[in-house]
Amino acid sequence: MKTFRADVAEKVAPSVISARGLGFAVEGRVLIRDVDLDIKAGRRTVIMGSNGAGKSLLLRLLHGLIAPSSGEILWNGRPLDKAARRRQAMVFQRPVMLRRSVLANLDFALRVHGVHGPARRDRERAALAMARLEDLAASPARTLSGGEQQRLAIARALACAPDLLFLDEPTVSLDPASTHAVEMLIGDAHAAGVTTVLVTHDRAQALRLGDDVIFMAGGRIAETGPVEKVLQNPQSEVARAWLEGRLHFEPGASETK
Ligand SMILES: Nc1ncnc2c1ncn2[C@@H]1O[C@H](COP(=O)(O)OP(=O)(O)OP(=O)(O)O)[C@@H](O)[C@H]1O
Repeated sequence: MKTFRADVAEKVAPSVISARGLGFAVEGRVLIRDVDLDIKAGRRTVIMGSNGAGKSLLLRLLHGLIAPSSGEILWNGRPLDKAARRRQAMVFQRPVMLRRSVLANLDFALRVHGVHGPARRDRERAALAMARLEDLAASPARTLSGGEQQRLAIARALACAPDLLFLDEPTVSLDPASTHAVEMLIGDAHAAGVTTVLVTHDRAQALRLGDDVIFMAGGRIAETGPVEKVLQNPQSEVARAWLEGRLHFEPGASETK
């Protein structure tokens, strides 16, 4: 049970990232609409919803990989710009590895982030240790197993010391042991103060790695709230149907303007 003070502190905590009236359309097809959200610094947010609900698109918008058609994204209260994007990192479902060694993948990311000299070596060593990949440092990254690559992708992202880490279904193709290892890394990131935003279809994972949930349907936010509360007692019909494994037709994403 949270104290009154903790509850109030949480409500007034600054938002690291916010969206206001966010929309995204392609060729007249509205894929994201009317999204308002506030993600507080240090919180763990999970995004859930059916296939095609707009979860990945929302992450890509928030990370600045695609430009919104309407609305705005604020980073610490100011419009999201290039400098702000450098304070964020994103890990995808399928790790994106350069055709180089494990160490060279870390080295490249850190160089791009302007980390040089002994500090870069230190961060590379720390990242290898964090991902438990010291013995594979010289191996071509693309020959690593899926679980090893995902550990490397997360350690590489964290080596750049982001304030916020987006993760788009990072364990979807991993076995339980690899999933556990990846979840531990995400937990370490959070313990180090990184705000996390994770897309997952896995209810148990959402409970393990989330404080708050954003439930999406048809390109909109259908429901938000503390993850335990929403998963145990969803208020929206679409979230209830999805969580109960029932089919639910949600108009929205396929509507045209
Ligand atoms: N660049 C694009 N051009 C056109 N349509 C797109 C584009 N990107 C995504 N879409 C469509 O937008 C909708 C939402 O896609 P998105 O990938 O965000 O879904 P999702 O909720 O992440 O689904 P999943 O759980 O299957 O990964 C889908 O109907 C998809 O086909």
